[in-house]
Amino acid sequence: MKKLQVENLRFSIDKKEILKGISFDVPKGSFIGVIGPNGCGKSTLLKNIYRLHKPSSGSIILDDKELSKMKDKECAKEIAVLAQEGSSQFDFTVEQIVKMGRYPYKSMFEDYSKNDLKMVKDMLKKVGLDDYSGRSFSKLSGGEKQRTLIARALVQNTDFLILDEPTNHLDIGYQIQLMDLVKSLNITTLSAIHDMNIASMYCDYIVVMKKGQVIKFGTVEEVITSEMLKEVFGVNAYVGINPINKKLQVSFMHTHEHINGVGHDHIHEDGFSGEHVHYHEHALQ
Ligand SMILES: Nc1ncnc2c1ncn2[C@@H]1O[C@H](COP(=O)(O)OP(=O)(O)OP(=O)(O)O)[C@@H](O)[C@H]1O
Repeated sequence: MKKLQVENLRFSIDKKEILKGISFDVPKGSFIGVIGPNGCGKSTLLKNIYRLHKPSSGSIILDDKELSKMKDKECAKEIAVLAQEGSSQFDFTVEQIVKMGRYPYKSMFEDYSKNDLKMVKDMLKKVGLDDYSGRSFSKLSGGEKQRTLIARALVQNTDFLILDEPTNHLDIGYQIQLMDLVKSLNITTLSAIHDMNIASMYCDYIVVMKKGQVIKFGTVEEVITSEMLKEVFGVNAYVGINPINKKLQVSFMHTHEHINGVGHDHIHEDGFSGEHVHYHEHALQ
């Protein structure tokens, strides 16, 4: 069953077309990663889906409803967003920020219920910020801010989650903790991800973007290949399997790698594998 359908989505700013006819489906309950080089349009795609931008053409359908026709509050009950951090003129405490996630469920002037406050408290604990509720958001570290914002998105209690580089600023321990937490909720998730190993561990499907277009869509195994990493990011990589969890793992290499130290047994950027001599002394070291 489809949770989200993006069909021929186009989006331009100042006459420059940034999204050039994007189409893909998000199956219900799946975790979809969006990968691609800087500036390829990942955030712009997500912003069109969470309605910060209005598509120039095409359609975005959530649960058989045209997204553009939904009211703001109705939409906030359906989609929670962890955006890339923007600056705010106002300062709030951590608890105030997380409580904002409950706003779609409140009518005007209605105060937060005991249940709202318990959800906020429990979520702060889950993201390791239980002692931070009274702290000023603006004075937190990048990682603490990111954990506050994911807590706000999660108390919104939606069936669909959009994450724009969720592991930004997080140390590896919190990266795994945040991704485990999101994954454990089993809600449909669409996430821009830079780290290929994180994408491999958590994604059911991956959308690969390049220059405003989707150039590949498929499972981790179908998509994360050394050919794709070369074509899309211009890097050499070894793609193997972690023997313990059987997940695909990526390890990057210089453009010119020597397998056995020096001499002729090494990898070339262009795939050349014949014997030859290095005249450049530096290349032999
Ligand atoms: N408000 C804007 N005005 C003008 N150009 C914009 C605007 N927002 C994005 N762009 C341009 O659109 C392109 C796509 O940007 P976007 O932020 O979507 O890329 P991204 O894939 O998320 O990149 P990154 O990996 O660096 O976060 C870039 O060339 C960017 O400069």
